[in-house]
Amino acid sequence: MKINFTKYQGTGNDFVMIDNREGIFPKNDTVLIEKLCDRRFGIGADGLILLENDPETDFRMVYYNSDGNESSMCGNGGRCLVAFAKSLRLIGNETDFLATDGLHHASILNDGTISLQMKSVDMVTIANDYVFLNTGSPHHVMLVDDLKNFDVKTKGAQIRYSDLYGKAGSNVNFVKQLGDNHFALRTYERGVEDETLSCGTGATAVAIAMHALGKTDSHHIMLDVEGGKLEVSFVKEGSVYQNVFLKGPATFVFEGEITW
Ligand SMILES: N[C@@H](CCC[C@H](N)C(=O)O)C(=O)O
Repeated sequence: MKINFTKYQGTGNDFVMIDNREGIFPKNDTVLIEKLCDRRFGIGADGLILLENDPETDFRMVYYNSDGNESSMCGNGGRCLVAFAKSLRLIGNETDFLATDGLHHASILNDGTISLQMKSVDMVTIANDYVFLNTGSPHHVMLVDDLKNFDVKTKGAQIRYSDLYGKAGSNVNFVKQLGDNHFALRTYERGVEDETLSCGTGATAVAIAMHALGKTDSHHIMLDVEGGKLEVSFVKEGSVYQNVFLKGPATFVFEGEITW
């Protein structure tokens, strides 16, 4: 069997995109998906995303981590999928699509960046030395002194596999404050089991966590990730963070054909 793929990246978080509107991709073939994401034996990516038909919205997003398993929401992947849908002429500059965590609205802005509405967050757990919240995917957030030299892979894996998060695990974000509304973060992603250059749900989690901790009063947060810059904005109504938007670039890398 053969199918076309396109690779996109958003601030260095990279994805294999497949138009599966005809349903021919073997969705349960974990080994194939892991191999396609492998950086030596495959195309190389942090995840694989299927674009599928949805009766109520423009399309449906199905996300797999590079370990081959279907997972929860991917913010950078969602932004890249919007760029992919535009290239397929499926959408104009505005779209509504369905992902595992519900409905998402997105806009392609004049400068080509993509603004993606993320789910509202109604629960933020503040512990002694970390914050936990779910922005479509689960995120552990903690401030560290020396972010540049921090061992993200070792410490991230320890927390991801700790009793705190059980079998499901969590993504883990390490943060440094750079200014009033400006933070740098590095993320360990579950399902990749390594640091990635960026994580959109992670950047969203950091922005909300820093607001919840009182580190910023701003509702518009600038985030430096290893692969570039993201912006997160939100409104807080009572204890709920809503109208949450993640903004940043989503870039075509290359395309080709998969045979299996
Ligand atoms: N890179 C993603 C997050 C992908 C999901 C995550 N690895 C998980 O399984 O929870 C993003 O940009 O949000």
